[in-house]
Amino acid sequence: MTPAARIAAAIGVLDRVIAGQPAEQALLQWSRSSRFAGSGDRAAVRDHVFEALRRRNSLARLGGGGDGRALMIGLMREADCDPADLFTGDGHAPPPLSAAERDWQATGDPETDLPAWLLPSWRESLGEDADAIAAAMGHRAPVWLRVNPLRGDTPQAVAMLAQEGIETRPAPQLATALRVTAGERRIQQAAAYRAGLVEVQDLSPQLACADLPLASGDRVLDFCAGGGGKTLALAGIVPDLQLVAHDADPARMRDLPARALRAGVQVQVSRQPQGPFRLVLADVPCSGSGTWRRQPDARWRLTPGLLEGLLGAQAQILDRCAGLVAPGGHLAYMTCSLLRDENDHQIAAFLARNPLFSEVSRTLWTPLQAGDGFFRAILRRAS
Ligand SMILES: C[S@@+](CC[C@H](N)C(=O)[O-])C[C@H]1O[C@@H](n2cnc3c(N)ncnc32)[C@H](O)[C@@H]1O
Repeated sequence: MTPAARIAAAIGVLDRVIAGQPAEQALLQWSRSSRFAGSGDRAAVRDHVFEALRRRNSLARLGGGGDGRALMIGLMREADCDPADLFTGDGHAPPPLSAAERDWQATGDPETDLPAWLLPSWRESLGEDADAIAAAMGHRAPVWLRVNPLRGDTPQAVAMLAQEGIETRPAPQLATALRVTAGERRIQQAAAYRAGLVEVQDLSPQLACADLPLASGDRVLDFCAGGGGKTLALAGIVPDLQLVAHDADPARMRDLPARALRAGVQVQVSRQPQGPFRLVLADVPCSGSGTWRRQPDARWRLTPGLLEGLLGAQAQILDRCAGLVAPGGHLAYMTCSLLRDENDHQIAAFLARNPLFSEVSRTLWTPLQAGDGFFRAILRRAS
């Protein structure tokens, strides 16, 4: 495909996303109906779509409208390219610019690339860092790997990955975290990945798992296990944990047995976990606002009603988990959100409802520190 045809394809996908379709679904639909597109074309169209969604308000201002075509015109102007060079109507290129599109001049200040209804809560949550973090959400997130100590060490992982053209740099904050600097599209075919020596996991959840109050042999419940990212991370940190994984939607744990096998980890999957556990981890469903660099359409799909529903579910999960913690044990609450309603306010309300628990620590990681936005509160149940 020519660069112009890729832009035309991105416009079509963006229009479907703007109409409400999740970006991954819209890309898949385009890809299935475009058998002629090679892997380079698919990657380029995906990049255009994600770039445009990350900076949707800014690009709408530069492009003079909110549809896919205006966003792509804005993206070109932002890169100091003249859209008329590619909007020619030739072959599969988008139709030529109208006079209004050509003469459009952006006015006013650049906008924040977040939904307007969320701005007050974003600012209340992040204070003086709010604008810098919003700006960081306009850029692509780095890819991070977690080295699995059950399968080898960091120098081994770095060397194995390098042999297949995947360049990495260890994180200064954590010896088992590697930032991918080249070759990220090859990770899932790499021998180190297939052997369970590395897993894809952002830096912030790795940091959040690294120093949980755990001792060898502890019985641990991952109550919202999903694909098991946190379960597998814990197994690599403290030896001989008795790990139990649960999820309200067991289909979300479909890949867990295969991933655990690859990683050399034993996990019991349970539909009805029975306490007590020394540690219960509640990695709850949330707005995902800390991961909006990776899932840039999610910020535009979140509504006040959806957020309200999530807050209710989080409180219910916390209360359910509280009853599964052993006396003297811990409850670790995690979200990949930056919003205080889902984080500090949720914990304050839980502590008010559950006087048996006290706070041990609270940490918020933000993209200003390299990883995704991520929150963790560690709570202790009285002995
Ligand atoms: C943030 S995701 C978990 C990600 C996972 N821990 C990981 O590291 O890959 C939240 C999970 O909570 C699950 N969930 C939603 N409501 C739940 C509930 N009431 N009880 C238990 N799990 C729930 C969802 O199905 C989803 O898999």
